[in-house]
Amino acid sequence: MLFGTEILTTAQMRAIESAAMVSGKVSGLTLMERAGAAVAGEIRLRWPKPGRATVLCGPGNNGGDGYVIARLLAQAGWQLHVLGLDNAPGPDAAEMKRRWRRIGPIAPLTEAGLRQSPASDICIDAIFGTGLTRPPEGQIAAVLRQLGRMTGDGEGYPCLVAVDCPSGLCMDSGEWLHPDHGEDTAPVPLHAGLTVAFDSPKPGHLLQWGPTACGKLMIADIGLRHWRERRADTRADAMCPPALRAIWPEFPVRDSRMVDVGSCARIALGKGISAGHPAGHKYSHGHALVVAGPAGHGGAARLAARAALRGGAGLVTLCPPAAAMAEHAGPPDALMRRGLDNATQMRAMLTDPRITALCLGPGCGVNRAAGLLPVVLDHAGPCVLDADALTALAQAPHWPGGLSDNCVLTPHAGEFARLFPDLDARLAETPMRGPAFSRTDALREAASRCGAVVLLKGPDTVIAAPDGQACIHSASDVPWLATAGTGDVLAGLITGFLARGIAAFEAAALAVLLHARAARRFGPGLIADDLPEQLPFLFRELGLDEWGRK
Ligand SMILES: NC(=O)C1=CN([C@@H]2O[C@H](COP(=O)(O)OP(=O)(O)OC[C@H]3O[C@@H](n4cnc5c(N)ncnc54)[C@H](OP(=O)(O)O)[C@@H]3O)[C@@H](O)[C@H]2O)[C@@H](O)CC1
Ligand SMILES: Nc1ncnc2c1ncn2[C@@H]1O[C@H](COP(=O)(O)OP(=O)(O)O)[C@@H](O)[C@H]1O
Ligand SMILES: [K+]
Repeated sequence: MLFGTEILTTAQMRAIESAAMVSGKVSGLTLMERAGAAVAGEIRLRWPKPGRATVLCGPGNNGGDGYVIARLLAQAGWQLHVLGLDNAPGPDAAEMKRRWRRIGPIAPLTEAGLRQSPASDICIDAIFGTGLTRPPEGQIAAVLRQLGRMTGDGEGYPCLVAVDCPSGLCMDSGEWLHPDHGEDTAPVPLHAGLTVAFDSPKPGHLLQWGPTACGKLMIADIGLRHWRERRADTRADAMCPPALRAIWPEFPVRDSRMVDVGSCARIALGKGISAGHPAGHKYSHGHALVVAGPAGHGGAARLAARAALRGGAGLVTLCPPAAAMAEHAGPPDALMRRGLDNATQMRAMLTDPRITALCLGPGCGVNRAAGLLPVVLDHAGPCVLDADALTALAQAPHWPGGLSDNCVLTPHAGEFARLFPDLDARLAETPMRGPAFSRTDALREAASRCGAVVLLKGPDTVIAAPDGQACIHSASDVPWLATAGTGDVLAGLITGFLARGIAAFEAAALAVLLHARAARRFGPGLIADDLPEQLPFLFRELGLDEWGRK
């Protein structure tokens, strides 16, 4: 898989951390010192003038990091107010707590203690990190609810800085863990301004509530790279499912893991059928068919077709029913049109070997999609099934069989629920313990069941392949992407890339990346029609004008 930075589950993170410590080359105390120093460093970068900080230290190693941060900020001239628990933490956290005690006092970490804390410029949440497996309870749960109230409406702390993650969030799923009793004990979501996570992002930073809870996410290198990469060499290890990756266009990582998206995309596009083809012509860039629906519903398919063209397919043919052809007379003139009334005609059309990808669903109508679907599946060529084709697929007798791994399904949440009602029901359950069932778990299971690449749309788009590869793309910074027709553009863009010969999983990942980038570049006010028009600029920005040349 080409795109993105590796995401680690909390179990993988723990395994890497303990492999590092078992090696004897680095101690837990050193890792904790580095973790605390990374957070203190990020704080001092943003607030160069020493201010006042409240530090909330929990019962485990996350709390240990909090004591390190308090010590380092105090040494830099900050005024500290530290709240902690009267428990016996592990040896490293206990040592960091002792070191802090030589500098300053620890007030009890209680709801009242938090409410009565002196005013400060930032509050540092070091209560729970990746070790949280059960919902916060009792006094700590009350503290977190109070913290949520103080940070949720902007009237409490000016800025909450989360250490590794906002406390109470399940880092494998991005869900807030709930105790199983009553409304008044339900968690109040935290809204950090800054989260400094260690070594690698975790799924929970990017899924569900993660992005809004984390605010700006920084990934700090704490010297575990050697053990992480060594583990990557021995993928047979049962603890390592195929890599989960994050695709992020503008991710603010200040370490060596920053992935050059441009070169990733160039490699993917270079793998297309145009690559190294000295006498390349339009057919060597692929020919995509986009099926359109009945008169009055043509816009969605036209959006998809335009995106396939802008994505670089050599030819794109729009196929409405013959009676609806007149509706498609307008631009773009580059688009070819051909009437398509029934499955027999489609079967004949697909005997042309120059057709290299197909898009079925946008604006198609469920009946028409259901009629054409068996031909598309028999053909077994690269295809995107979207919108009405997904509704038809969910009702098909062979479902979830009959698909191949060059097929991409692009459901939104509602379509996903129709296709995989049991997985949707599991996602909807109130998460009571970690690791909670996540969107990546659901997508991996979905892709493995149906044998196709599945892409679940949303502010956190998750893509999974039948072999277990998965990636997350977080677009929570471009909410204006949620506007009518943008999904059709995405389906068309994937189709264009498939037509060019890019493998399904990479085509989907590349399209999701460029789709969000296009929205980000255009800004608020975007309508779906604007998205394909951004692509030429994006290709140039990413150095993709060299595409097809290795
Ligand atoms: N990964 C890395 O490389 C490095 C990681 N480091 C840091 O360590 C952090 C992980 O530390 P950690 O495993 O100790 O778990 P942490 O998240 O602190 O706390 C969760 C624990 O609290 C406990 N608990 C107690 N009372 C509870 C209650 N009322 N409600 C709920 N739970 C309660 C509970 O224990 P339980 O009683 O369930 O056994 C649970 O296990 C990590 O995020 C990072 O900050 C760095 O220092 C070094 C490098
Ligand atoms: N809150 C959001 N923030 C960013 N992107 C979003 C958000 N909600 C949806 N999206 C994206 O917008 C697109 C909407 O697609 P879809 O639901 O199929 O709409 P349509 O059918 O109108 O085209 C998807 O690419 C999805 O990932
Ligand atoms: K935390």
